[in-house]
Amino acid sequence: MSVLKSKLKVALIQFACGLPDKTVNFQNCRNFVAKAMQEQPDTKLVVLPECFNSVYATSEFRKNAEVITQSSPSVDFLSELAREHKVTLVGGTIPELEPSNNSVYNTCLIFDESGSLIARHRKMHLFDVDIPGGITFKESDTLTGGNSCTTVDIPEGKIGLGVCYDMRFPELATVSGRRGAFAMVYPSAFNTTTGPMHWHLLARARSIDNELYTLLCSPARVPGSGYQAYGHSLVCDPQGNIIAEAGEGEEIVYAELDPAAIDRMRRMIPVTSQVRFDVYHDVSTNAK
Ligand SMILES: NC(=O)CCC(=O)C(=O)O
Repeated sequence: MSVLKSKLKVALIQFACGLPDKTVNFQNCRNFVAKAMQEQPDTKLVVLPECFNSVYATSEFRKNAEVITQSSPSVDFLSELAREHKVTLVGGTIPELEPSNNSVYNTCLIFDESGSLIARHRKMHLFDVDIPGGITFKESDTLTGGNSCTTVDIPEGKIGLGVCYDMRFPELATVSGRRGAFAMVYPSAFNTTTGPMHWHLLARARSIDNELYTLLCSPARVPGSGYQAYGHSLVCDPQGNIIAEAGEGEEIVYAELDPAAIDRMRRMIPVTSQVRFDVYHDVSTNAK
């Protein structure tokens, strides 16, 4: 039995999110998802970008953060969206305020087709970089990193979650692959410095490492905005081929995931069964 139980149609919603007004982002998001469902009514998995309803900037995270309860605006919105269209919804990310320690996380919420919140992934690896002539960004100025790998069961099988910079850390995807995921899903927001360097390579690497699908969903690029998102939302198959990709502007990426593509790859080059987890202890034990 394949890790993917049946063919699965997915839609990645690359829209111009991250405007200062949350309600405008909600409305634009709602319109795009409705368009996707009209164009591809068989879609069963919808993915939104990182920071889908607020500005992606360290100065903004705390201001826009929500405590996750049934009545928080983003939970209410995403739940309703998933229920209305009867889809599994990987709801991009939002800044999440954790009242127990007053920390803010960059959090992805996942809803099933009845609108129930079935999982949350807190971005584990914070985007702290300083690239001369390129970009300087320090998420850890205001965000805290999550501490767990997230996989979630949906009707077609299991998906693994990561948020943007998380995709640079192969171990996270490997954990999900090992748990039986058929896809890694990364709500993301690369930029015009690191996007051209590594976006496609990372998607292809994660797919080939684990012989599964990789889905990257970015915001559309908004000329003149503070953070220039790379765009290029894409779906990469288990062989490392990019089978669907957006440009830089607003666009919906559609693809059909096929169990046969996973099974064929795993038969031809069986790395998922040849892998030597019995000898890699140093990876997690920090051995000298
Ligand atoms: N939002 C992010 O985590 C950006 C990550 C990124 O651009 C990268 O190069 O990694």
